[in-house]
Amino acid sequence: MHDDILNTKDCGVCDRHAAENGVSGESLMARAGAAVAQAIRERWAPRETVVLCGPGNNGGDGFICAAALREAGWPVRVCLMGGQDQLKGDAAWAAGVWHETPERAAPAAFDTADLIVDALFGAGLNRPPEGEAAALITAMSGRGVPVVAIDLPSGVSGDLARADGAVAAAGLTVTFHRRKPAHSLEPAASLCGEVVLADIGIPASWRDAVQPCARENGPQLWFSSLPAARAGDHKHARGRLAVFSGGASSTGAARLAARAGLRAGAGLVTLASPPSALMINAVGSTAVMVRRWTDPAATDTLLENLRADAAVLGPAMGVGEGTRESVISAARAAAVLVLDADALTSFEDAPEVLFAVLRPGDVLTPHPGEFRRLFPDIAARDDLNRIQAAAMAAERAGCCVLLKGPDTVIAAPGHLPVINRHASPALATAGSGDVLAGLIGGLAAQGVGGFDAACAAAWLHGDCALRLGTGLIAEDLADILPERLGTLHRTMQRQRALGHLIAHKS
Ligand SMILES: NC(=O)C1=CN([C@@H]2O[C@H](COP(=O)(O)OP(=O)(O)OC[C@H]3O[C@@H](n4cnc5c(N)ncnc54)[C@H](O)[C@@H]3O)[C@@H](O)[C@H]2O)[C@@H](O)CC1
Ligand SMILES: [K+]
Repeated sequence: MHDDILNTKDCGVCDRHAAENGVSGESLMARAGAAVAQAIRERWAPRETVVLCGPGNNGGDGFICAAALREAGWPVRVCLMGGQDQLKGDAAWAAGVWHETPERAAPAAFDTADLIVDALFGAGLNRPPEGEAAALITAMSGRGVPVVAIDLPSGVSGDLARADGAVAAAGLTVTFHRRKPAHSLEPAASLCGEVVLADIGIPASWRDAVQPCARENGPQLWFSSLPAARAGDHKHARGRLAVFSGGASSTGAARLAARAGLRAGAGLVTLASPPSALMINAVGSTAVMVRRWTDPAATDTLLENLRADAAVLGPAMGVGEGTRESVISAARAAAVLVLDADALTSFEDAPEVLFAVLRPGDVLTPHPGEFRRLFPDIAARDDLNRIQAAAMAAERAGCCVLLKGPDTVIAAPGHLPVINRHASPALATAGSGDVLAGLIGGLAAQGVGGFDAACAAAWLHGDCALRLGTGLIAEDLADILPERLGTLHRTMQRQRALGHLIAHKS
């Protein structure tokens, strides 16, 4: 599956695996360079092009790309950082394919370029670019013409997904075999621009050699675990969700979550309301039920009385002892817990108290600030990317952690982490996180496992936002969910039918 993400070391293992199975490095490089030239020709008409090659195999790809563009009639120049006599292995071979002597790279080389191919460093970057390399990258960036990065924009760490020194943002990045973390995680993903993934002929048996480090989110991962409404279902059979409200002046967040839970298909959704909020919630909710909730220490009893399958705690509940007590009590009930916002921040001073009561099916949904409060040591480590940080946090918490962002990461013990990029910047609006918590709760109430519920909810949440576009408000998200779920079901049915047809014909 092409949604797998491999770290750079394992990409290298795949290359060696190819060599051990009769596919030479030269052949991989020939296909890689040709794929870059092809992607360029599909997007631009011939124009003055400068290919900046570095001292390693990324530079080798650059030579092949330059030769392919020249062959297609493009005006191409190649500049090399370092001496040609220092090129080794496949890169030395690729320089031979170019035939001509490359120019010595200098910032002025880009002065007349209308397109720049960045083949300076790829997966082999081992330190932030300085001196000559940094000057070349800055000059590339300053020229103001499209930059096409081979594998990665030079200066971006493929695994850490960031640039600690100079980097030229690319309009297009062509990478090979499988994506690396930098193609999916911010801030690197935005520096890559459009990402094209090219097949360079690595044998399918690469899966015996390495494990992906993550996957891109998509319905194929969780669609089959979604509940299918059956004729004869009654509301109690479709799962019961409880959402806990804040006091009189903080009820909106819980109502948003409750509505989302209902839209996600939970048969019965109850807003547990402190006395001060009871009337407001009752007036503001129709299909959602309202229940009086007075004693944080007896939250478990309320959940048992409601026979709740899942509970959402946190949105606008208030930070402090009351919320802490409610969460600890709730964890004694059978319901799956979805904890967001104040239910997380309330444990800032003693996160281990929270982790001690969580169960594997529970879900935490921190944004980066809340993540820092619960996992300060993990968040402070600059040698981890967001996939590794979320995975480590999930191991420590003993449950699913959904780390929010434009590149939301969902991790849980025993699961390969998932990155959700099916989302829109329009989601940066008040209440959108409450809706996400409600969606997870609504799916969990119907028996979807915590990890699958989090992955599905993140994707559906993003799907609603993409459909609504700029100007969406949180209220809109849940209300468009039935339409988006309908479209998803039809798409998946079509894909399944097509799959059967192909299997039948072959
Ligand atoms: N068989 C393979 O291994 C394949 C590799 N491919 C390409 O090869 C690339 C990886 O090649 P390499 O491992 O040779 O690595 P790179 O070509 O990315 O860079 C390594 C070279 O750059 C130098 N370097 C690293 N960081 C530097 C810095 N900050 N300042 C100055 N010099 C620095 C290193 O000393 C080394 O000489 C991939 O990104 C991809 O483009 C593709 O051709 C596909 C097949
Ligand atoms: K590059």
